[in-house]
Amino acid sequence: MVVKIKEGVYWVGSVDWEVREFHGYETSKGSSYNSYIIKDEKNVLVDSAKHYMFEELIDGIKSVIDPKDIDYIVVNHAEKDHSGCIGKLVKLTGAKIITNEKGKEDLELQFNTEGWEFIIVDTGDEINIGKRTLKFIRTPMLHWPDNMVTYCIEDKILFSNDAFGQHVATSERFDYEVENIGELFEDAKEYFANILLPYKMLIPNTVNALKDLDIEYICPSHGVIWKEHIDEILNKYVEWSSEECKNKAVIAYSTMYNSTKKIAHAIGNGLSESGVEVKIYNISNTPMNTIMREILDAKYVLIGSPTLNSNVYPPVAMFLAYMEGLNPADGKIAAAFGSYGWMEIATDIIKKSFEKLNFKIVEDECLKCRFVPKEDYLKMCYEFGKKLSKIN
Ligand SMILES: Cc1cc2nc3c(=O)[nH]c(=O)nc-3n(C[C@H](O)[C@H](O)[C@H](O)COP(=O)(O)O)c2cc1C
Repeated sequence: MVVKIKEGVYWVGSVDWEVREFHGYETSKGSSYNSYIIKDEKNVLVDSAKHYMFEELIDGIKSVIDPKDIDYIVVNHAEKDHSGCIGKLVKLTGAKIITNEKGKEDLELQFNTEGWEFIIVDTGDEINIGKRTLKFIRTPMLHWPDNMVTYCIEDKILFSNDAFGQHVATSERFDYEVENIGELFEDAKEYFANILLPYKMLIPNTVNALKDLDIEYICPSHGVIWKEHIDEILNKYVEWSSEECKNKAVIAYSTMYNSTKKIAHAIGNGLSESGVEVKIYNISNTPMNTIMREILDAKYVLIGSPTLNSNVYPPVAMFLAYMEGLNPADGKIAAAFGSYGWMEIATDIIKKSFEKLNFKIVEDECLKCRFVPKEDYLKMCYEFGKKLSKIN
């Protein structure tokens, strides 16, 4: 497939309607691997795709240029979803690879790069390709050490790689074609919360540096191209990296026989009656990335688990590991709850995760329930929800 962005600049990506998993990110909407061709005196391919998309990528390239005429392949990021076709492409085109020192190292550690020719760039470096000049800016740890972005000065296009992406497979290529722009921002938020969040402290400076560029298009490596909402998506990245949160509670639990579920709902009712926006999820049937999207800007995080074999329930353990790695903002108000039979363990394990994340833990007698919570017990949970809403 090919879509013209500007004269001489084309999207030649591949849409992956079927993909459902990316390193723990369950993408119910699929994704795309966005590659771009810049036709000039030197022809450039910006990023590639997963290895199994090679044929599709080549078909797209062929509709604008003979692949053998590609002079440079920019590798903004060496992860295999963008570099999986590079080996075959180098063989076919003989193109030189433009990347940074870290990108070269990461390519060499993942592929047989014998015979590949590299041009190494760093922040501020420029390469003239004819009528155009490409400028490179390192964005380390967004989300790997090698990440960089490529800015085409004359066309005012930022090829941002993973930054500003979304895991969605669409037939629309530009934000202005998307009917539900609110949903697109939710997709971008989910992507941010699950891929970029661990390094949120680096984002405001990086985004502010990008704001100095005159940008007409942001072309990410996944999802839809930003054209009409450039300031909004840049500002959202700064907002999502901040400690700011909404008067919102995320209650995520798992259960074997529904006791923990009952506690979750009773606390949720107390919170929502007090004006807090409440989102309740069963961890066992909700993608972890959906829950993380909501935790991103939530003031309250409540996690519940029954005790199973002197441990936390496995789906909850998996979620805790995932959440700890993503490292949401410090200071969220947190509570651990759950049902048990004879020796309560699960809430202590959950609280250890909260401690690692610098969440403020709130305790209450209703948070550990022996077997099935009865009516008056659930009333205590409801009252706890109300009390929690007053805590700042
Ligand atoms: C296989 C199994 C193992 C269990 N292990 C423990 C345990 O080690 N400690 C404990 O206090 N309760 C244990 N329980 C009891 C449960 O924690 C208890 O039934 C609880 O109410 C279940 O909560 P739920 O309805 O939210 O699943 C176990 C239950 C099952 C079925």
